[in-house]
Amino acid sequence: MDKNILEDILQNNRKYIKLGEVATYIPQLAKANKEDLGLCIKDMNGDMYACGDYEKKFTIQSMSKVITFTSCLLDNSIEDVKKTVSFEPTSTAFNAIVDLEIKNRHRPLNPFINAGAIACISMLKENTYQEKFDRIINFIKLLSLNENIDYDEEVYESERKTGSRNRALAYYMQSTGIIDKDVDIEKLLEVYFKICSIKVNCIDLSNIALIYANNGVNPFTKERYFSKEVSKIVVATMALCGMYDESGEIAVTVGIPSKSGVSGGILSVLPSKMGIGIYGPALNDKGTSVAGLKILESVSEKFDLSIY
Ligand SMILES: NC(=O)CC[C@H](N)C(=O)O
Repeated sequence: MDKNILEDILQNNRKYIKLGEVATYIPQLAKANKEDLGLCIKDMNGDMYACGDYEKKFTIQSMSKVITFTSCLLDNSIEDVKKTVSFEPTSTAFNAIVDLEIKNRHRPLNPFINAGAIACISMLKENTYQEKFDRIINFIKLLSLNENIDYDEEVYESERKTGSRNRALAYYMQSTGIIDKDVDIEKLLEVYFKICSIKVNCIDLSNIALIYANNGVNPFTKERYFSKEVSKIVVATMALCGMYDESGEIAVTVGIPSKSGVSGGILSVLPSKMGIGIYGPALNDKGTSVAGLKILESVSEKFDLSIY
C-alpha cells in the first residue's frame, strides 16, 4: 500500500467536507474543527499507513458499541443476549424511539443503536457502575494497544446534561423489562455517556479494528482477547448494522464491516487483512463522517477491498 496514494485519496475527498456539519446536539462536539480529516491503516505485519490528522484525538462515541457488545457476549450466553437485543438492521435513526414500541418484542433491533448499547451495558456482570466503566475503558486500552487512553470530562458532562433522548430510551426499556427493574437508570446512563466520551485517534481505531480482523487475537503478541466466535458475531453485526440505516448502501459501495460515531470517527474491519481508522467530524444526515465515508469508499475501490 502506497502512502502517497492514500494522501491523494484523502486530499481528493476533502471537497465532501462541505456537504456535512459537525454534531451539535451534544454541545461540546460542536467545537470540533470541521476541516480535520485523518486516516490510518494497519496491517497484520504491523505496517502502518497514515495521513492527515491521524493523531488528532476525538471521542469514541458509537464506535464504543463494538467493545460494549463484545463484552456483553463475553459475559452472557448468546441465547441470553438475544432475549435482550437482536442483530437486525434498522431503518430508523440511531436514537429512534419508535422501533422499541412497535417492533421486535420491545427489544432494541441491534447492539449498535443507542438503545441496544445501553441494554448491553446493563447486562455486563460487574457489580458496580464504576466497575462497568473501568471494564470497558481497560478493554479499549488493551485492544487499542494504548495504555494512555482516557475520557473527556467535558464531552461527558455535555452528554449527561443533554441526554434526554437516551434517558427516554433507557426508561422505556426498563418499563418493558428489557432492562432489569433493579437497575439505576441514571447511573447506567452515566456509564454509557462516559464510555462514549473515551478519547481515541485514528491509530487507536485501526489497532482495535485489527484485533477483530484477526478474530480476537493480537497479531503481534499472539495474545487472545476474545474468541473467534465472538469476533465473527461482532463483525457480522457491524456489516449489517454498524452504519445505522445506511448499512445496506455502504455494504454495496464500500463492502468493509464498519462502525461510525457522531464525533466523525469510523472504525473498519477488513477480516484477515487490516484495521482502518478514519476521522472527519463533518457528518452526513445519518450521523456518519461524510468525507470519511468517501475516503473509505475510495480506499476500498482503489485496493479492491470489498469482502463481497
Ligand atoms: N451515533 C453516536 O455516535 C451516538 C452516541 C452519542 N453519545 C449518543 O448517545 O447520542
